[in-house]
Amino acid sequence: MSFTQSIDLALASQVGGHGLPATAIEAALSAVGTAVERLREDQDKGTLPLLRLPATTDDLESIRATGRRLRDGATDIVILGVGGSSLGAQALAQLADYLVPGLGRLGDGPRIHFFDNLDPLTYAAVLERLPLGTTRFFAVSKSGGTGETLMQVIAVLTALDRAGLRDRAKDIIFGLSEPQKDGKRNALRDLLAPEGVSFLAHDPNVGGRYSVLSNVGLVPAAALDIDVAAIRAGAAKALAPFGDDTELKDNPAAVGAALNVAATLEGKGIAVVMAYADRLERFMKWWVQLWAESLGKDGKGTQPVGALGPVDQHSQQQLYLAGPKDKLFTVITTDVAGKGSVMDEALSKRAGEPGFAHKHIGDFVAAQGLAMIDTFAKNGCPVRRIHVPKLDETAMGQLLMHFMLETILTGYALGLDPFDQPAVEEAKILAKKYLTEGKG
Ligand SMILES: O=P(O)(O)OC[C@H]1O[C@](O)(CO)[C@@H](O)[C@@H]1O
Repeated sequence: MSFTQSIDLALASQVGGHGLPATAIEAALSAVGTAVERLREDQDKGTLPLLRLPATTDDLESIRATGRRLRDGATDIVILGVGGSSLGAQALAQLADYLVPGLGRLGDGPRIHFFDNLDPLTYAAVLERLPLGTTRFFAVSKSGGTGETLMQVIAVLTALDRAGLRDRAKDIIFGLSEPQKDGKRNALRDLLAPEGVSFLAHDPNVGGRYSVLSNVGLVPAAALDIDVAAIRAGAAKALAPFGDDTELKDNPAAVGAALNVAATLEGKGIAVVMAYADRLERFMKWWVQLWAESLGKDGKGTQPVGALGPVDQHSQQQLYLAGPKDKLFTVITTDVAGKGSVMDEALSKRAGEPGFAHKHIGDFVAAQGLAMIDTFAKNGCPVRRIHVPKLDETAMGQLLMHFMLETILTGYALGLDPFDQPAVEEAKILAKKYLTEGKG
């Protein structure tokens, strides 16, 4: 396993009255047991294509080839898309230092930019400054109809026009969307087909927020030279307990789901994941969408919160420890002890911290993660620990699959459909109406 999970400090027997009582865990495990059977059935019948992705290898060469087309000769790679069409790729890109403070540029390779949020000022300035001739745009939208992505693509075509590069659009822009359905529009394809832009197909049966292991997540990863086969192999590890007779208590995704179901039964409405690693910051953004869109329905669901350690100890810890006991915490740690700068003895003493002498910065971060976990427990806050010794492609693949499985099982156990998101349409439709009416 690329990580270990421990739930002991989530139990009332360990942390007191605000922890999860044995009765809630038992009830949750029983519901999750049924959910696991359903997932195994999905697997046997092939009704959930997501479950086939970890073992799939025959598409990897074409994924790598598209990655090379995005990268070769490029100074900049721009990924256009929102939510499930962006966040998984961002999580993976952090393995190559994307959005890691101060390390934005990957070695000598191209810069990568994800424009998932639509902000007119940012986007106009970026299109002004990007060397368009050496930039590659990858426009991703499962539905092909997301307004933000369509506007961004139209703006790119207009900018190419202005720069006299419009006839090169097919070399500069690449698309990824569902195949055109009979009689139905796919706006992104309709927009780009006349430019000669080539498209990859989004599997219609893999939802956007579950698509990170498909070409949606893996093409940008391959463009950054990330080992995409290892990501899938890691995901296979998380799925393995569903393919054999592993007991429920030894199946990490099932245990994680049971923990969340028990927290729901106990009225804990907030799920906080706090990761002690810069390279997991986007992973948490990805998880927040996964959790919120999959489980927030029928008046149910828990509020996902992503936090980063140690920095958020200095902004959120007060509430977490002394506020309402309505949260289930997950702390993700990595092996950082012994890593980073070593503290000089004389300077440590001068700073009034003799205990720093000869310690690495990583020793401090490791101690902080552990101290936070123990402090949660001492303050009666249920906490699960996930420890990832080495955050590499395999571990990331396993983490991604673990959290997707945990989410699906939680949905099944709570009687929710974890794959739809009916509530998101209303405001989208109203916004397009207001736009035509000139309101806003
Ligand atoms: O990939 P698309 O179809 O552009 O959708 C982007 C995102 O928008 C949503 O539909 C929500 O509005 C998400 O479910 C999805 O990940």
